[in-house]
Amino acid sequence: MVSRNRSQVKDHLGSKVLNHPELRNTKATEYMSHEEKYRYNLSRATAMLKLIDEEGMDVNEISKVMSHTVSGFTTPDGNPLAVHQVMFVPTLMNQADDDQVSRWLGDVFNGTIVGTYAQTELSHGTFVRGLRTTATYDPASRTFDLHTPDVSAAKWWPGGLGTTANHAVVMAQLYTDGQPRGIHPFMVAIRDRETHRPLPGITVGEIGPKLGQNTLNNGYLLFDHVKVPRENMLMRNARVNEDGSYTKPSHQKASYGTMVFTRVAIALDTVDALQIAATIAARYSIVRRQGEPRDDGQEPQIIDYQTQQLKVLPHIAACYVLRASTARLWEHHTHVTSEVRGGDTALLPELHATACCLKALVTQDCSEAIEALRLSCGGHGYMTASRLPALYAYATAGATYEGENTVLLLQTARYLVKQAGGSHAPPAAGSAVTYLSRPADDTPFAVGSPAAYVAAVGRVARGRVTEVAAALQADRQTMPEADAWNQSLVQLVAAALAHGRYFVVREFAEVVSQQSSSRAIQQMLQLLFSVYLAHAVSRAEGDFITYGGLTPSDIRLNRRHLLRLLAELRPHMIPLTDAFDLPDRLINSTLGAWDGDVYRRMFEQASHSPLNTDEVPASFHQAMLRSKL
Ligand SMILES: CCCCCCCCCC/C=C\CCCCC/C=C/C(=O)SCCNC(=O)CCNC(=O)[C@H](O)C(C)(C)COP(=O)(O)OP(=O)(O)OC[C@H]1O[C@@H](n2cnc3c(N)ncnc32)[C@H](O)[C@@H]1OP(=O)(O)O
Ligand SMILES: Cc1cc2nc3c(=O)[nH]c(=O)nc-3n(C[C@H](O)[C@H](O)[C@H](O)COP(=O)(O)OP(=O)(O)OC[C@H]3O[C@@H](n4cnc5c(N)ncnc54)[C@H](O)[C@@H]3O)c2cc1C
Repeated sequence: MVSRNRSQVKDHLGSKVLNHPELRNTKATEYMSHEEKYRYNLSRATAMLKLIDEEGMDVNEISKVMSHTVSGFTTPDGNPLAVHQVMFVPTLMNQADDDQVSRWLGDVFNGTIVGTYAQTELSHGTFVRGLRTTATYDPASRTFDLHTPDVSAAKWWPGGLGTTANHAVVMAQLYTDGQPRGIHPFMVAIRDRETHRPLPGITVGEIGPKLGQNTLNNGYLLFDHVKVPRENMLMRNARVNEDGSYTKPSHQKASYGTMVFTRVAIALDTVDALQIAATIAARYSIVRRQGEPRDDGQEPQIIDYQTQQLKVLPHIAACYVLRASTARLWEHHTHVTSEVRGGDTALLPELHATACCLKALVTQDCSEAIEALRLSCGGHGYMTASRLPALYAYATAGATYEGENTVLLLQTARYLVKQAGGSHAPPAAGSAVTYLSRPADDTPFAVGSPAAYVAAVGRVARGRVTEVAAALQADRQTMPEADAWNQSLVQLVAAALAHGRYFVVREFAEVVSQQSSSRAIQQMLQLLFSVYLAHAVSRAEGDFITYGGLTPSDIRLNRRHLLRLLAELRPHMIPLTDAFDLPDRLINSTLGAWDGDVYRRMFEQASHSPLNTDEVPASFHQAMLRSKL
């Protein structure tokens, strides 16, 4: 495919997806059974995979079509092949050696091998070193014995495992020569390629209903001494030789690479979910009129209430700001991955720290924002057909999977306090943490100056990190490390989030500072940035007084400033959400269609309720008779 700019790629791929013969006709899934939903979503996910294959898409293009998975169009109830696409294939590409890649990839691309990423167990998700599935090497048979010691070590959660995948990358504790070698990835056949029945020694199934994404097809998996050939340990990083001798990886956490990639992908993707929710709420907020009629005789559009502006508009600004930083993280990840493949792991610690805190910040902000946007649609936002509940369920899953957010923020904090204490390798040029070793930016705060806000956000990050680093250091003199760490957990999490916020605003400051061909666009970016900054201060006023150098009077001025900015942004709300370029079929919401014909659509969707088929449903009489009322 020839090189295209971002929006051309989006247009091109968007129309390919929307007009694909196996995708263009959609069905409402609300009243389908669990199995019918699965069949519908799986056939659509398969069509997407075929499309990706036919088009020979690269990773950037795949990321764009995969982003349709959050929409109500492609796989409205969760993509059973998401983990195959986002984790299984990337794990093979990055952790299998060249021989293994050529052995498996043909079958992966022709659809014979469908995989999942099986790491989490019933009793361990966060603490990966604590996983208890074992892979014990036997040099005599040149096989690994894969075993689940008891039910608490059952793999639990992997997406697509339930009934879809026939292979899994299984993360297990490797033993060679009787020695534990840590967690390593193994390619394991779990179902027969022809019959799809579980292979001997394998127990596998689906885990049951969840808050959302019910056709993500999450599963469980147990091994009863399953023999796996030596060649099935993924050997790009660590190796087990035939005689059982073990070669360590070049970086101790090399086998965690897929998690870093997926965190980056989730951060990028969750902003798409926010864009959809913001578009729905914006469109509904101008269609909906309610309240005492004004001078023109009309009831007010709800967006003209100041409170509604506060519920909706900052999240539209956030779509723009978070898109810039997550796109930058994606590019940075591509760069660092190629360095790591070349054997240079110097940039990995900071990539890990940044991916952790951006994944956490974005999923937290987006799920809170989507819930606020849902509430901004009043009762109708509670309807499934508004699509807002599914978007919330999607975003909030991102706060848990691929590393629970608190835990990830603590990883970032660990890196930050080491940087602040000078006990880590000094940051590379262009690092996001150089500010910690420089004097604080003392640009005085001034309402209306984005540069002054950015400096204040930086002072908050710096203040939070240095304060908790000092507290930790002091506690370490008087108590064991684990107790000292635990004593500071809450402040460490706050420090990592403050660092993440600084990263995000610096990235957007750069976007705003770039010359745009259009003055109007530049002014709009400045306005969006001002809204984002003023809102960020209003959400964390205490921090800005404690660390950011703001006075109580600055805080009061900022509150007024924010409300003025919202009024200024309000006339641009619809063009700003139209610019996300989301076709109605992708949004799939009664409240969020482009034409604003909300009430007709709501009635139309109600007509699909099976309880409306007969004037009196048979079930009514049956249930009443049973209860003898
Ligand atoms: C092909 C293209 C596709 C594009 C797609 C784009 C669209 C995307 C659409 C996506 C939509 C939907 C799909 C969703 C699917 C989601 C499915 C979910 C899957 C999962 O959840 S899989 C399971 C994930 N599990 C976790 O994340 C577990 C979290 N825990 C951990 O990661 C670890 O346990 C830990 C990091 C918390 C701790 O590890 P541990 O080994 O104990 O290490 P520590 O002692 O804490 O630290 C030691 C040093 O190691 C450093 N470290 C840790 N991790 C890493 C790492 N990953 N990389 C580099 N370095 C690391 C740490 O910093 C310490 O360093 P120091 O000693 O301080 O120098
Ligand atoms: C929809 C969905 C899809 C998933 N898909 C997959 C998949 O495809 N493959 C896969 O392998 N896994 C998958 N998972 C599992 C997921 O990765 C884990 O659930 C996640 O990593 C969180 O781990 P946990 O469940 O052990 O949470 P826990 O760690 O038990 O979290 C519970 C609480 O304990 C706290 N906590 C835990 N440890 C610490 C600590 N050290 N310090 C402070 N607080 C702590 C957490 O902050 C949290 O508040 C999926 C999960 C979901 C919800």
